[in-house]
Amino acid sequence: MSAFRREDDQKLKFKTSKKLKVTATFEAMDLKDDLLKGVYLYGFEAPSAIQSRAITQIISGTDVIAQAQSGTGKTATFTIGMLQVIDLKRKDLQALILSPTRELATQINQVVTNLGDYMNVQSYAMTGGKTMKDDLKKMNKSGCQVVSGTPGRVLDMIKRQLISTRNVQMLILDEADELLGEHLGFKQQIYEIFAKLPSACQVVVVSATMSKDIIEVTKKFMSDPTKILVKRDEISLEGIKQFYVNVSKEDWKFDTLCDLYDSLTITQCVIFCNTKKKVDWLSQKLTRSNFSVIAMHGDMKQEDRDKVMNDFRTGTSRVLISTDVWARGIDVQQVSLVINYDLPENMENYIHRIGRSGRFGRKGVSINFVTDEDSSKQKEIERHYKIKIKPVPADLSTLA
Ligand SMILES: Nc1ncnc2c1ncn2[C@@H]1O[C@H](COP(=O)(O)OP(=O)(O)OP(=O)(O)O)[C@@H](O)[C@H]1O
Repeated sequence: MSAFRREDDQKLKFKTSKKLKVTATFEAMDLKDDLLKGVYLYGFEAPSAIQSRAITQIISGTDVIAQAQSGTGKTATFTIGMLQVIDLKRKDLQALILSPTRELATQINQVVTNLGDYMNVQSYAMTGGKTMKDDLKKMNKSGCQVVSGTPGRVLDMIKRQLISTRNVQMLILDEADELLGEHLGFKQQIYEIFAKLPSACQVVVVSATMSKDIIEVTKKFMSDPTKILVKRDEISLEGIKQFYVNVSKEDWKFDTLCDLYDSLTITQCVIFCNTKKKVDWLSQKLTRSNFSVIAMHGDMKQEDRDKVMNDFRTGTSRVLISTDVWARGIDVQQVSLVINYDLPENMENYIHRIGRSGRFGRKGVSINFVTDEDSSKQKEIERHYKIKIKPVPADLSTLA
């Protein structure tokens, strides 16, 4: 029996489509001048492996399934492809990007806005927990060409006819396996949204992890997709050194964390717990012991979540405790250490969690707190991903 809640056939996944073109530079992608300018001024010099394979495919108009490791630039992949395809002379909604958390949808919107800076793209984040009064006013005046949102809010906006899907020509699902999985309830919402899109709408699905089941689901709304799988990249997870500490019992985790605290603050660190309650408990306990930490989970008010994100992104706070709401997609380049205070409950989120560090080839370190009970779970992770997780060395400061 698997120690994980959802067993998943990670081994099968899929094979990359044959004769895939690789475009080694952004210039060679024939991008619009203003887009190319946006790409360079954003600081990108050369495309990553997924970018050099998937961007031109997206531009060619075929449906695309793209899988590549965390932090290798998948957001820019679909954003550049999408910005090349939409017609900026028109002000109507042409591209819809869906992702599982409010923070991720907001971050993607920021990337669209930054890369599209010289194109004057009109892009909006539509997420739960916020009113959109000001945005709606602006949308009515300047138009809305791109929406990046969470499925529930986007569906609501469509049903209330606040956005029109009549001319949407591209649907992008980021963290697609999470969106199309059974456990979060997004799948039905996505189907409903999809039913409201023009039949010729191009679909692009993206994730660092993809399972056989998810590939099956995509058949329902994708036609003959080009499949791109980048297994190993020069900027891959191999940059993340993975360790564990044997804490024997749950009760010993806290003291272990306190012992590590000085190493956590060398750059920035994310600590994952499996429940919101535990996030609250741990942050209160650390704060009472005079450690400076911030915490975020899905039951917090949106304005508090926004403040935490801001403090963490600006580096005002260096240690963040969170649930899996933070596991996927969030990009804070300074994060160099991830601690699994609890081992994740599903196999995929191990990869996503540790991928919060080591962004785009930076160095990263992950440390699992492993109780005696957890040791089979960790072994399963090692077997599944064919990795070796080593005992943590005495001097962590040499690693970061
Ligand atoms: N070609 C590039 N050159 C330099 N930096 C890049 C390039 N492409 C992306 N980046 C940077 O790499 C970081 C990671 O990118 P991104 O968030 O898109 O990764 P991802 O593959 O979507 O990761 P995840 O699986 O965690 O969602 C970002 O800070 C982004 O700005």
